[in-house]
Amino acid sequence: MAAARPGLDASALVTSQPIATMEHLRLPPFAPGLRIGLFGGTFNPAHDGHRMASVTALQRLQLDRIWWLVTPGNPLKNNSNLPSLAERIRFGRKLADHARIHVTGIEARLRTRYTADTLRALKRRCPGVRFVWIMGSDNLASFHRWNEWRAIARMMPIAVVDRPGSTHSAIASPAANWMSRWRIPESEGAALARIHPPAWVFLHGRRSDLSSTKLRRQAGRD
Ligand SMILES: Nc1ncnc2c1ncn2[C@@H]1O[C@H](COP(=O)(O)OP(=O)(O)OP(=O)(O)O)[C@@H](O)[C@H]1O
Ligand SMILES: O=C(O)c1ccc[n+]([C@@H]2O[C@H](COP(=O)([O-])O)[C@@H](O)[C@H]2O)c1
Repeated sequence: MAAARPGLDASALVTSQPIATMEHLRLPPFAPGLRIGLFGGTFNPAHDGHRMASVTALQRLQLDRIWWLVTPGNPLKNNSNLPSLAERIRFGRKLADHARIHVTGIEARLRTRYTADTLRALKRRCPGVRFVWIMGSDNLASFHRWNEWRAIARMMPIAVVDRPGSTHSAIASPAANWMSRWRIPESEGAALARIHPPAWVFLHGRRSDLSSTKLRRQAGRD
């Protein structure tokens, strides 16, 4: 795990402002070289699979922290029955309960929906920060359907966390194929945040077969 760096706790801004009043995203200057993982998701609801994937990424990539970017609504999903952003963030914070995992509504503040727009805006606002985009392997399998997915791969390094049920479809996917020449070995994951993109790694670790779909079904919500 990377050493904690003093004076860098921007988490108050990132995590605790009331969602309704967040007109603009004001981020304080971060120390150059700070390593932040960006883990986007619907989190409807957050579950232990999200936490496990985050801890794997924190440790293996030696990140200083991870921001969960709770989306106002995945542009490829039907969002008609989505609980409010505030509710999903509130539950996410309870679930994550980890000093280095910051559960945020940054995309609502930036007024971005598409990941490429979010990443562009964050890079502009946080020069010097070494961001890494993190996603489960199911998302790599369908990454080629995302808006500007090649631009995302060129914008920041990517870590894919293995998830039951999608290991093979992810590796055989059009995006994995296109990105294959930039894949780095898992043993070099700690260097990923420093590598000029495109660069990506496939992380295998403890796996959870939890999903929000399963939890919604159990709760009779789907
Ligand atoms: N069990 C898991 N292991 C690894 N990654 C996961 C796991 N569950 C979710 N993720 C990843 O977390 C991110 C956010 O996922 P999301 O909030 O959509 O959860 P989900 O369980 O996939 O939801 P749903 O079942 O509604 O599709 C995605 O990158 C997804 O791949
Ligand atoms: O930008 C896109 O085209 C795009 C398409 C699908 C998903 N995403 C992002 O992928 C992340 C995971 O989404 P989800 O719904 O699987 O949790 C979340 O941050 C979404 O905004 C982004």
